[in-house]
Amino acid sequence: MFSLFYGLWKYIFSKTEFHVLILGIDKAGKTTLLEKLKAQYSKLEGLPPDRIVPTVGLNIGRVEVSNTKLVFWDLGGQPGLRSIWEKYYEEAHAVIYVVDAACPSRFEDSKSALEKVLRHEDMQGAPLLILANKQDLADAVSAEELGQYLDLKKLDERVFTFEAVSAYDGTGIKESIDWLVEVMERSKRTEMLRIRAGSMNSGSA
Ligand SMILES: Nc1nc2c(ncn2[C@@H]2O[C@H](COP(=O)(O)OP(=O)(O)OP(=O)(O)O)[C@@H](O)[C@H]2O)c(=O)[nH]1
Ligand SMILES: [Mg+2]
Repeated sequence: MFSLFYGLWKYIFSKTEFHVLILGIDKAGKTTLLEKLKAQYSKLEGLPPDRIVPTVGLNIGRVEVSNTKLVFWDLGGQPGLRSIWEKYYEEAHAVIYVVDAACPSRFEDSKSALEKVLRHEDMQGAPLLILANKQDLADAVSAEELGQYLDLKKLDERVFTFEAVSAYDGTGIKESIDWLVEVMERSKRTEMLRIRAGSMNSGSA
C-alpha cells in the first residue's frame, strides 16, 4: 500500500525530466548555446564564448524550466565524431539541431548530417528544433531561408520548427525552449519513453 501511495506521490509531485540532444556539424555553435542555456536558466554562470573549445566528448547541462527538468547532451560535430551521436538517440526526448546560418558553404554538410539523424530508427517521432544560429552576424540567413536551403523531405509526422537564434546574445532562445518544452510534454515519444522506463523499473523490482 505504501509503495502505491509513494508511486502516486512521485507521479504527481516529481518534476518530469527530459533529455535533449544538441546536434549539428562542427562550429555550428552547440557548446556556445549550451553555455548560454546554463547562464539563462540556472544559477551557473556558463563559460564565456572565448573559453569554449571544440567538443570531443560529451558536455552535459541541467536546467529547470517552469516545472520541468531539462538535461542537455551536447556532442562534438567533427566528421570523425558524428558516429557517436547515435549512441544517445534511444534515450532522447527531442533534438535541437544547430546550424551556422552565416556559413552557406556548409549548409550541404549540415543537411546531409541531419538527414542521417532523421533516418535513424531510434529517432522515430522525436520532436526537432532546428536553430538558425549566429543571427548577430549581418550575413546570417533567416529561419525561413534556412528552411528552404535545407529542403527537408520526409519530415512526415514529426513535430518540428525552425527558430532564428544567437547563442552569443541570446536572441530567440526563450521562444525556442518554450516551444520545445511544450511539444515534449505532449509528444508520443515522451509517452513511449515513460512507458519503457516504467516497465524497466517494475522489471528490476
Ligand atoms: N557570432 C557568433 N558566433 C558564434 C555563435 N555561436 C557560436 N559562435 C562561434 O562559433 C564557433 C564555434 O562554436 P562552438 O560552440 O564551439 O561550436 P560547436 O558546434 O560546439 O562545435 P564542435 O564542438 O566542434 O562540434 C566559436 O568561435 C563560437 O564563438 C553566435 O551565436 N554568434
Ligand atoms: Mg562543441
